[in-house]
Amino acid sequence: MITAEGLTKRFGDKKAVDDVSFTVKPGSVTGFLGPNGAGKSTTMRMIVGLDKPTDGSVTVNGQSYGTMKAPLTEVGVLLDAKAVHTGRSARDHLRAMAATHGIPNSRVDEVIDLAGIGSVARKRAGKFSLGMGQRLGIAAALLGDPHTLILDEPVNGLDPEGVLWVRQFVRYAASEGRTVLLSSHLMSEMAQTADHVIVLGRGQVLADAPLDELVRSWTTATVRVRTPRVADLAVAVAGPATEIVSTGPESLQIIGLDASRIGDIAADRGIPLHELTPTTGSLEDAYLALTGDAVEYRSMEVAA
Ligand SMILES: Nc1ncnc2c1ncn2[C@@H]1O[C@H](COP(=O)(O)OP(=O)(O)OP(=O)(O)O)[C@@H](O)[C@H]1O
Repeated sequence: MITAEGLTKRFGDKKAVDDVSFTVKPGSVTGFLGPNGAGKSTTMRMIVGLDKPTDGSVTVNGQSYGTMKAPLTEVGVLLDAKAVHTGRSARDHLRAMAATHGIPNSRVDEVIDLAGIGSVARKRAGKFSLGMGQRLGIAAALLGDPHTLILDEPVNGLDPEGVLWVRQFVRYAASEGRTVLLSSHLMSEMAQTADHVIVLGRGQVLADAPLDELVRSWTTATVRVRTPRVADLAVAVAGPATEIVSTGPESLQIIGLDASRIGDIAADRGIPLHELTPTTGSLEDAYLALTGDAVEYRSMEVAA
């Protein structure tokens, strides 16, 4: 369990993290989301003692990272995959880390295989591609078989096989009862990986909820209907709480009525339906709606 209470970090005038409180529970994958500069990395750095909070506190299983006797066996961290001693081979880098904790070399070989870097383990880490560096960073995080994993953008630069591996790995780790906090800007990936999400914006918590609840709260459920009698159906379902959008000569999007009710109304009037599909919004839709006002670095719109 990771517990942040009133966690605050100021860099000069800038409050990068502003009175943030949350708990990250074991047994599930918690996604950490937010626009560029929202404070995710700074929060993660404070969890593992790389940045000192200006105010507040953060603990992992009740202990602050700095007081842990063997941190590698408690918390696996991937923060900056490029922060590797470039002259050493990947294997030597991991062996050097392992030696600080009395972790046997056999475990080094295990994590090398787990992360899929066996064929390059004797190469200098400085020559690694972004994706290979990322895999090495993940191997390092797993070295001490920790109960808690903190992974900042772990799929950044990974090929599709690597992305799938990370997803399956963190899901498995959570199923074993581990605590997993994971940041990513890839919403489709996050939607498949996380059970719970914490969204930061301008250093503050904008949402802290189960993923499906967040999507339900921040998107609109609609029903896509196809019928040769669109006009009749539109009249039949019309009401003060119903919004009807024509999406084609034989299709409608209906908001405000669920699919079974629309089906019943159509059946009552003998209107044939060729399609009746409830659609919910995506995590990306929910995220964009939620963070709309908290985006600092907004790109220019591309003309359609
Ligand atoms: N060492 C530092 N000195 C000064 N400002 C910093 C420092 N580290 C972070 N910041 C600032 O703190 C804010 C939060 O940055 P942070 O890297 O935590 O955001 P983030 O949510 O991880 O962003 P991204 O998605 O771009 O990685 C930003 O405005 C950043 O410029």
